[in-house]
Amino acid sequence: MQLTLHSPLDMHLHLRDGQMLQTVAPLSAKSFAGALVMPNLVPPVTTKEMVQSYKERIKEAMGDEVFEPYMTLFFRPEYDYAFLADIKDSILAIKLYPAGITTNSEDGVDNFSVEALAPTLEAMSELGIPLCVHGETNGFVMDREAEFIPIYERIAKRFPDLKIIMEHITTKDAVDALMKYENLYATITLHHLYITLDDVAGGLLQPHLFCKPIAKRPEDRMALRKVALMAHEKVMFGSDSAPHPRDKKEAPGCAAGVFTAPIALPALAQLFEAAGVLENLQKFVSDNAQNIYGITPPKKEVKLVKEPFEVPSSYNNVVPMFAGESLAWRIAGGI
Ligand SMILES: NC(=O)N[C@@H](CC(=O)O)C(=O)O
Ligand SMILES: [Zn+2]
Ligand SMILES: [Zn+2]
Repeated sequence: MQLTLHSPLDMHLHLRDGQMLQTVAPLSAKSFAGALVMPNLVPPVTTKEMVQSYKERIKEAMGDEVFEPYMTLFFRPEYDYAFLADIKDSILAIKLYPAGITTNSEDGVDNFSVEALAPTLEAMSELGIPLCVHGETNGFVMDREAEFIPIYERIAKRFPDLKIIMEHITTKDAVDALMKYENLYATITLHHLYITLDDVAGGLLQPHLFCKPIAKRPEDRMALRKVALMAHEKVMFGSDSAPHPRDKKEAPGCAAGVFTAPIALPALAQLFEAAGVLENLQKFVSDNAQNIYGITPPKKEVKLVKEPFEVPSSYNNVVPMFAGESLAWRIAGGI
């Protein structure tokens, strides 16, 4: 049995920089026709020059694979209309991180009052630049996303022409909000469709399944699966593949992030087939993102075959989800 995906897209990807970029870029290039590349480098990507030179480094690392890196800027409340009008053609979206909430987000936003954010959001709305958000407060870890929903609602109401993407949603609350506002969209990761907090910490602690936002309850996973498996037009796949070196994960103070880029499509095929909706995968991993962002990615056919895929224990010292396990699908030609 086989399945050909047309221009699969990963709409939330951390490619990092330097040696890690060299390690992970080819793995995404094998599976996807393009990706929305996150800006949380050290230092974060906050200027046109940084965006353009990062894109060059990514293209260099991708070799001759067909792959379009869609770039983002790290949101700062001081970006004005002139700055945004100048950078608009170099980026696809702007990514907002609450200060300190996750990896390399110290320079993020710490004042979510609409007046503090309005000038930049107003300019983005007028220029048609989508806003992607890591939507978590600094409250109790299981409540952070739910507590952030009122902020999403406030921004969605105040800026009805601004496209807002709730990144890596993990809760039923986020799915409910998604349905209430026409300008709210969402990415959903592979791992939040598979695991709950029980898989992370129910038995021995699993550092390679620890990420932000943390995996939630079975009823939350159920809500995510409902909209993802039907490929609801407002949701798109975003792996949030977040590589960290093994020694940063298998450590006290374990870094947050699940590494899924090389195994994402086989694991998604397995999940969609098990639910009897394999035909919906194309929409979830490509068509919806093309419609939401109004993009036409490079033509690229990625063939999956239903053959056992023994997931490597690591890719150059980065441990993937399902490391050492067997998945039912593999990418033809291997990865
Ligand atoms: N998801 C994570 O746990 N980590 C991501 C950042 C992010 O997406 O929050 C990372 O860049 O490591
Ligand atoms: Zn995030
Ligand atoms: Zn991320």
